[in-house]
Amino acid sequence: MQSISNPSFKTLTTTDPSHHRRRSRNYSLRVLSDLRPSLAGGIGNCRSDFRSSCAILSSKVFLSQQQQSSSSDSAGDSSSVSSAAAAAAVNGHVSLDLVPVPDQSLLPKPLTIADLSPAPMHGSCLRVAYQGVPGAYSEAAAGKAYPNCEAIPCDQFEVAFQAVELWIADRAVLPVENSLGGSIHRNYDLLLRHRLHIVGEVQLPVHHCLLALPGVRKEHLTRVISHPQALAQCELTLTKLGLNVAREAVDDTAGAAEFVAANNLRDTAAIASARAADLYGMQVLADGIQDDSSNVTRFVMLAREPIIPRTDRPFKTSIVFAHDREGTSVLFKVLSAFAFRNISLTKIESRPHRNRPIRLVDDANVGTAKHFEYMFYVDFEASMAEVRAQNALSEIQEFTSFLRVLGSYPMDMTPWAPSRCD
Ligand SMILES: O=C(O)C(=O)C[C@]1(C(=O)O)C=C[C@@H](O)C=C1
Repeated sequence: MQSISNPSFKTLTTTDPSHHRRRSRNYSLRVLSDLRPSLAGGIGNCRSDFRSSCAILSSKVFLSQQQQSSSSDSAGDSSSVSSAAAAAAVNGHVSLDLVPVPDQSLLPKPLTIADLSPAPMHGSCLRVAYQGVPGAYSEAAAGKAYPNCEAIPCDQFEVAFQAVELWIADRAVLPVENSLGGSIHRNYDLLLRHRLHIVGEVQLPVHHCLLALPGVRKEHLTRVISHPQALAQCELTLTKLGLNVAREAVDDTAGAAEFVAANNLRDTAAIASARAADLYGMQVLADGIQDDSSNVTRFVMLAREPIIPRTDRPFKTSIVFAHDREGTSVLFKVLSAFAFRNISLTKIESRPHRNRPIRLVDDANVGTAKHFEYMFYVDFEASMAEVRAQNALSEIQEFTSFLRVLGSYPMDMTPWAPSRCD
């Protein structure tokens, strides 16, 4: 897969003056840093409520101020394609097809950092932030999680987090892992950096299509663009289709379709949903091109407040922890705390410890060793309302230097069935 970093794609989708933005309401522009102090205060209160309701973790459940105030890092999810101008030059000719193209000025445009101002007025409809543009799978996940919600597109994952923190949205729905492509690491890092709570999960069958402008045939294609996860999920099938062309990463699948349509790129295909094809006036060249028919992405729903954990239905709990002791025994002890209580783990993920990425270990006889430091994310099948889960975390707290409950929430029990996602 070829992934070219080029901010011009994002510029096209967010600040192109020719795009008439239709927002559900007007937001005044303010510098984001002005908003931070009030935000930190409000969220601190919610967290302490949750801690007391769980009656555990009273002494250690704090993120360092450094983590909270660390600078915004948008590099992780912002790879992009060549600029519109360059693409047009490569493309070099005008479409002769007279196919009616849907009126895209009616679609909501993604929020950007500049749009984040606090507390707009809103009605009773739940506002749900997602990363991408209309037609993205994240939009479908928002609709599955909250039917009839107002889905708010955001141009970065970070913006979706901030939209909830600043009361522009009530929830964010973000992908965390895919059955073929694996974890979406960026969102694990952001879960730690922000103070939102996981309040639910949805699993969405992801059915990819190869989209091109009307009249374009496979033989005309010199590249395929999409979200890196979508490219990874279709890698083998693209090769089987004889598409040994350049593959380039963009911010989201539907954004890829929009980009091809907006720039009339007749040498470029996008991997996206059938709904994206409808929205951006593209034709479906191939349907169901994911390498596995049961391709599923798991999304989590985030809110400012945690939900009260219950025991009358299956719950999952997500935690993150770090330790400052040497050796592998801490991880073993943490896992044992769950195993002894018959609590199943559904996921474990490690990420670099950003504040302390490396630990030096001095040994007078042997020299100085360097160890990488990690944050460990664990999902387990139990509710924080269950005594066994509370006891497991009390025990884990004994040998970890940092422990935070990201959320205790109902499991998505819908069976994984291959289906169309449009
Ligand atoms: O690009 C999109 O449409 C998204 O919603 C993002 C995303 C992802 O981040 O994994 C979501 C589901 C699919 O796995 C592919 C892409």
